[in-house]
Amino acid sequence: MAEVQQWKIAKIPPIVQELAAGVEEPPSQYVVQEQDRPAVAASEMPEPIPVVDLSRLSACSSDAGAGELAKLRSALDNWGLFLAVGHGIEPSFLGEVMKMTTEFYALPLEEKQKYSNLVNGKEFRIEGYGNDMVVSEKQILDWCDRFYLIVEPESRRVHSLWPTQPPPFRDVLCEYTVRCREIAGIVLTSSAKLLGLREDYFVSMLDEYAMTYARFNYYPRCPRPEHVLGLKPHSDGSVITVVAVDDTVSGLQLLSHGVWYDVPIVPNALLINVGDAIEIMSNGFFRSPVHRVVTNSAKERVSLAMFYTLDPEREIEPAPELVDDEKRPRRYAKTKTKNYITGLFETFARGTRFIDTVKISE
Ligand SMILES: O=C(O)CCC(=O)C(=O)O
Ligand SMILES: [Fe+2]
Repeated sequence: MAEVQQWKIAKIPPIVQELAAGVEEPPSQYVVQEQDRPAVAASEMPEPIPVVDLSRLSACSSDAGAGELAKLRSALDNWGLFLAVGHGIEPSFLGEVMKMTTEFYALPLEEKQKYSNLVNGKEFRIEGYGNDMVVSEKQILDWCDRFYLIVEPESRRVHSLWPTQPPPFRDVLCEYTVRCREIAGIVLTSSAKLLGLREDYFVSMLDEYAMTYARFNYYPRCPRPEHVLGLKPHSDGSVITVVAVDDTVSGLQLLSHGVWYDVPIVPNALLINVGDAIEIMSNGFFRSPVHRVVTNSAKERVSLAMFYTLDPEREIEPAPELVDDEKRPRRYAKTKTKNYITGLFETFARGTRFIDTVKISE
């Protein structure tokens, strides 16, 4: 059994879903500083986030494929994310995935606590159900609960943490994992092409030791949405992330040139963003987008993010093909994936970005 990182925590945060059911004002530990508060309306986008059809992307030798690849380039150059359609997952199955997420959170607290992310009730580990890792008394907490599971490789699944309720959960998650991996493969093949790398450059790194984490997010209604954040600004530590979002309520926002924009809802589309690992491997040609989630007072929201990360023992570093000592020197130091992920959780709790600690230059 591989070692599992655990952290001593400063305090045990409440489950926000329980808290939200009984308060009229968010407690002070959720209230963000004045300058970090979300505006009621986000700015209008200077240009829409591209919607990329993955079925066309895979037909890359055709004209349609070339056009779609150009859209992907524009999405990754300008935003670091895009909305994917033609991804092959039927709307009814995507509906099941969202339904089981909602149903999991609707279970009684004692049922969910069986999968707690606290070991012996006091040490934090990444996997499991719960809340923020609290590293300091002053930490501002996110208005959300989350449930992390390692879904790949299969040998790393901790079956005791896989819920037995709602009944379809395990089978649906297994199937969804297979489907999402195909999607990740298509996007990573095209991304390598855009960078002038061997087509399988990234895909071959997602080998049998590479870890995929599923994170189920639950954002309860908040009586004061303008005072809290569902999820604080961050970038993902993954190579890429595939997110299924609630298509009845928005909340995800993206930072670009200092301005926050709402990511629109496109029914049955998946949201795909590049993560820090690809920013580093691309030597900064692709940027991992900073995003956050805002809440609302009318409706709860759920999402499911699948984070594709490398073998924990593998180094993350710029592809040698994209480093040129004269024209484009190496911009990031190398870090072992497991250290990157550990560091990411610690910096996330502090509200900073781990990628800044490995940057050599802008
Ligand atoms: O809930 C969302 O839309 C995004 C979630 C997210 O950014 C994450 O889980 O890292
Ligand atoms: Fe994220």
